[in-house]
Formats: sequence, C-alpha cells, structure tokens
Amino acid sequence: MAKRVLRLGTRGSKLARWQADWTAARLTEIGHLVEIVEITTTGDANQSTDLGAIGGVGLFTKEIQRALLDDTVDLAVHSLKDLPTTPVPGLTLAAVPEREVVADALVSNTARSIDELPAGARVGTGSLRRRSQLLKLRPDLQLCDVRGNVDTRLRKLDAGDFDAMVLAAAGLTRLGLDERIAQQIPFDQMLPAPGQGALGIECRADDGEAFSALAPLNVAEARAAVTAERTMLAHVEGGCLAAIGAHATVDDDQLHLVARILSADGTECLAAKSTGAMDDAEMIGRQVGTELLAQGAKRLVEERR
Ligand SMILES: NCc1[nH]cc(CCC(=O)O)c1CC(=O)O
Repeated sequence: MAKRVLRLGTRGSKLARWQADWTAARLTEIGHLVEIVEITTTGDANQSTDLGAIGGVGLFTKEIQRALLDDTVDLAVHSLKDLPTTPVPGLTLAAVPEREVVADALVSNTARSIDELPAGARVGTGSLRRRSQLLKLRPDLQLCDVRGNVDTRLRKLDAGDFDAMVLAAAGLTRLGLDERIAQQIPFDQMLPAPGQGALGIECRADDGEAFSALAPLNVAEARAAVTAERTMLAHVEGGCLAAIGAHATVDDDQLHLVARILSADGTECLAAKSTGAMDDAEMIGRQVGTELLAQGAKRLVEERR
C-alpha cells in the first residue's frame, strides 16, 4: 500500500510559509510524506480593514481549521498566539514545537531602545497590548496604527511613516531579518502575547495517524509554558482584543508565569504571577487569571467591548 501523504494547510504569508516549510521538513526527516496546501484567510484578504471590525478572534485560523474539518487538509500550522483559546470540537492541538525567542522587538533606524526614543516619537503598532504597554512606559509617544505582513510594515518604517515599531522578535528571526532588531524589549517593559514565538500544529481528533506523526515534534516545556499562558488568557476571557501580556518559563520542571493586563491608555496596570510544577501548567494559569480577576481585570477587559 502506498504511504499516506499528509496535507499540511497554511496561510500564504512569508512567515506562515516559513512555519509550514519548517514543519514539513521535520516531518519529512522522520519519514513522512508531506504536501503543503495554501489557504487564504479573512485576515489576509482584509489588509486595510480594522481587525476588530471584521470579527477579531480567529481571523487568521478559522478557515484553516475549517479545511481540516472538511478533510481538505490533514494538518494545520498556526502561530499559536493567533489561535483562539476556545477548543474546536473535532480538532486537537497535537504538537507545540521548540519555542523561538518570545520577546517583542523594537525595530528602528534611529533608536536603539525604547528609553532612547526622542520625546513624542511615532511608534507603529496595531496591537492594543503593545500600545498600552508603550504608553505606560512612555506616555509621550505617538502610537500609529500599522497593519500588513512583516515586509509591508518594514517598508512603512523605512519610508519614514514612523520612528520605530514593535514586532514579535520570533517573526523577524524566522524570516532572517534579525539585523532589523534594535532591541529585544525586556519583559519588565513589555510582556508578549500568550503563545508568542510558538507554533501550534493541529489535526483532526480522530486521525490517529496524523497525531502520531506530530507527536515527536512536541516539546513538553514549550507546551507547558504556552498552556499556562493560554489558560490564564481564557480565564480572564481576554480574547485577542484586550491588552494582556504573559510570559511563562520552565526551569528544572518548575514553571513560572507572569501576566499583566492594562487599560487602553496604560495608566492602569494589574499584574500577577505564580510558580509551580510544570505538570500543573493549567492550574498555574488559572491561579494567575483568578488573581487578575480579583484585582479587577474584568473592568479592563469590558472597556474594550
Ligand atoms: N499577529 C500576527 C503574528 N502572528 C505571529 C507573529 C510572529 C511570530 C510569533 O509570534 O510566533 C505575528 C507578527 C507579529 O506580531 O509581529
């Protein structure tokens, strides 16, 4: 019998293609046959529209999950930070591979750090999380909305549309654009999005063959860290629209999670952290979420609706 070809669904952006190629290469190395299938998502088709206006949560992932459920593809590779925390019946997150650099990066042709930005500098970012944390640090900054893929954003920066911008360091590194990173922003200044820098690979829950193929790509420490971050996010019901940052690390089977949630203008900031066994990642995520709710997180989440 001919060996089954695993059809791997991905978005068409350069970064998505890199992630799909990386996953396909790992699977091929261990003897699987993989075919990459490109899928256009609502998020990609609407480069100019405000993300919130076209339904926010799941914009980049829904169509690929649909293709998985329709049996058009067998595997789906996502940037885990774009994947909603609500489970999709019939699908399972089969692998969270080794995580790339988690921090956000400052990209600028003039400044080497956030502290070094001149008063009133224009900073490009479409993310409320980045915006609120920047304003908390530097209320003088002028935040400019910027959308599009990494290349488009870099072109706008180089054209002088703004003095600096903030992107995930992981995306730049994967695209070979490391030299554009002026500063890896320290976590005390900016906490990343839950799941940032990690990939999530899904398959149909009843597809044992695909699940087994993906198992060797899973890294327990990476899985535990993103599980803690995502459980916290789900617990405060933040979705992708609230200014919520989180970062979990695993050290000697001990998991440390820190999280914060901010008001839009950055003047209010709630923070919580917890530590425990790596195997208790979900419990640690819930503890931190509960602590944020006790401090009044609901009001900051509702502010965005
Ligand atoms: N929301 C878009 C998105 N999804 C994943 C990444 C970067 C790679 C990653 O975090 O894994 C980016 C771009 C960015 O935020 O700069």
